[in-house]
Amino acid sequence: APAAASDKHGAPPEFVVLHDVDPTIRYDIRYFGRHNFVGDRIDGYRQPQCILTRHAATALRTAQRTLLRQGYTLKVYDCYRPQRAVDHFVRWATDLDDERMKAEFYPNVDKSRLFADGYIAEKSGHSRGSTLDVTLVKLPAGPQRPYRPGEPLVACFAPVEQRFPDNGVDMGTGYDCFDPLSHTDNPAITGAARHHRDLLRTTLADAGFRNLPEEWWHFTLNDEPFPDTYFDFPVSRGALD
Ligand SMILES: C[C@@H](N)C(=O)N[C@H](C)C(=O)O
Ligand SMILES: [Zn+2]
Repeated sequence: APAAASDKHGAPPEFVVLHDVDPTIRYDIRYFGRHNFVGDRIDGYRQPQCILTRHAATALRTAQRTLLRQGYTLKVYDCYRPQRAVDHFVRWATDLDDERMKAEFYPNVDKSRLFADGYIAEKSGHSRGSTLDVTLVKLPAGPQRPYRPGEPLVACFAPVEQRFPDNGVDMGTGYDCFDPLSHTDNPAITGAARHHRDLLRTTLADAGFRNLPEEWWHFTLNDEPFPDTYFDFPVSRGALD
């Protein structure tokens, strides 16, 4: 691995802002805002940016070019995730009384099981810089209304017309829906949602990414440049200077 890999607190020069590599990829960085399973901004997210290693960003650009030809665009929800953000998730998980967002994000899974069942990791591939959470949006893209903190929550596996209106295509569940229905190969997912999951996974596989079986949205670059390093610099353009 490059020498800079040993410096876990600064961003080595191999990291880039995805928008600088491919300005056509959309983003909705959920951990910068409050529409996520915690219900708060997550530690370390100083800007709503997607930061990745250059290897991962250029591989994603290849996938995007394929998808644009088919009338879709990628939309990323999370990219590089600092270790302090993962530590925030771990702290949150120990407070079993805080179930503010359960009704949308994990209605049927016990909060105490979220790590054990593989939905959240204490050492996450996201912190290595070549993992991302992503969906597909059909073009022309519809508007994305903002989440209003405190609004009534609907289960992430409710029919697409009832759940939170993400402008992404129907994947059978919403993003970060911690439920067996999010397992990529769950046979209960059929029709358009099955087609969309398979299109996302096949296109990203062709570009060099592998999917996490528990989550249709989570992908890691096979040939990642920092396979053993968990970074902790903040999500901010300034961290790359
Ligand atoms: C929390 C979810 N978006 C995710 O990325 N889960 C995997 C398992 C991770 O935390 O690395
Ligand atoms: Zn992920």
